[in-house]
Amino acid sequence: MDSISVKTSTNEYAVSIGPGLRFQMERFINKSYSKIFIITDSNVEPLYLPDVLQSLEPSFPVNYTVVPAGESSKSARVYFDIITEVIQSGLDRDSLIIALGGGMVGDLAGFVAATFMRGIDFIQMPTTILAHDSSVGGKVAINHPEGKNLIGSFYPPQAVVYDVDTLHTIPLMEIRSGYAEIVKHSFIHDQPFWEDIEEVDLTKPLLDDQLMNHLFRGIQVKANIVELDEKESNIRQYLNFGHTLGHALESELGYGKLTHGEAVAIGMLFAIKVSEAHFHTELPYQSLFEWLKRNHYPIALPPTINVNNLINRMKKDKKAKKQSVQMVLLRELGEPITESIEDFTLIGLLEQFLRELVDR
Ligand SMILES: NC(=O)c1ccc[n+]([C@@H]2O[C@H](COP(=O)([O-])OP(=O)(O)OC[C@H]3O[C@@H](n4cnc5c(N)ncnc54)[C@H](O)[C@@H]3O)[C@@H](O)[C@H]2O)c1
Ligand SMILES: O=C(O)C(=O)C[C@@H](O)[C@H](O)[C@H](O)COP(=O)(O)O
Ligand SMILES: [Zn+2]
Repeated sequence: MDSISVKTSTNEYAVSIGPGLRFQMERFINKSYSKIFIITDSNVEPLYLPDVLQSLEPSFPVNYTVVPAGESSKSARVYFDIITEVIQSGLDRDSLIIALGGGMVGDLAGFVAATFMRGIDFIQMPTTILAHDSSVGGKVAINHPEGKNLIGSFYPPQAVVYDVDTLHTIPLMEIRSGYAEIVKHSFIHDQPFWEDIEEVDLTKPLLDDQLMNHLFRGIQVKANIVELDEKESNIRQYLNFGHTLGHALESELGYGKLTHGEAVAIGMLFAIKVSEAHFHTELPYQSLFEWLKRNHYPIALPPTINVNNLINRMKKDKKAKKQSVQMVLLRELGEPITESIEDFTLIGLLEQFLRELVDR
């Protein structure tokens, strides 16, 4: 087992990564909790919940709830229903919540933990590649129809327990989605990381060592940034590379139509185009585009997609200031910077970008 420590000015926790960790949960729980409540989804439940229950039940009273798989469960209604179950299960301030699943479950369960009785402990047990990102850093949230993650908090977990054996069952679409966030970590970090990822062929079975290496480096990039700016006052915004358009696409198309990573992949392409225009520079747009194509990312968008709607949604992004869209751009690969982009410029670049995607 490997471990990465995340240490901010207010807290510290370990991200433990290795095979079979779901069978050893007692190692990671060092308080005598009154009760444990596991939140998982309908795909993960049959695969991994029995193992986690078996490893906890000798030592703790455990209850659980299962939400429907999919982004639409990251909603106010599902959140409220879980809070009701948590109350009825008799949880108190000495109880623990465990998020067992991908980023959807992690964000939702984390928000339940952050708000129930003004906050109780929680542990992230990520089960997707994407969740190497979502389980670290303490952003927890639910969606609003108007925008992604608009209701949320910064609420770090007590621990992240990443049993990488669970990754063997994720479907190809989710492998792609998760790799988009690894690509993001590489683009904001440095060229050698991107060059390594460029070698990956997601259409073939993943090589365990290679995946572990990429997950580890991705987590390290994220942890280093979060340690310096947990509440996103400045450099944490770089982790949002590709998300300004990505999130707008997710809410505009309807949550779940594109996976988060698919939307971020398109958002990164656009952010690179904007960077090239803004800084009069050339970035590896083409190599990213070709890698995404080779790996069957759905890059085409419906021709009916409305540029003004997307821009209005980008103005509801959490980085926006006084109705002005802020995007994370790259001066060079590995040199992110947040810039304000005028509406006029944005409309022109987005129209051109969408036209080019349709033409290709
Ligand atoms: N908090 C953060 O910092 C942060 C970072 C990135 C993304 N996110 C959020 O994370 C969410 C996306 O996370 P995700 O891509 O993990 O989606 P997800 O949790 O919806 O999981 C994707 C799919 O894979 C299934 N699944 C999960 N683990 C599995 C396994 N081991 N085997 C088989 N199937 C499995 C799920 O049931 C689901 O159908 C989005 O809501 C996004 O906004 C948050
Ligand atoms: O951790 C961060 O900070 C990120 O921006 C990571 C993103 O991958 C993630 O999707 C996050 O949930 C986006 O945050 P938001 O503040 O734009 O909702
Ligand atoms: Zn993301």
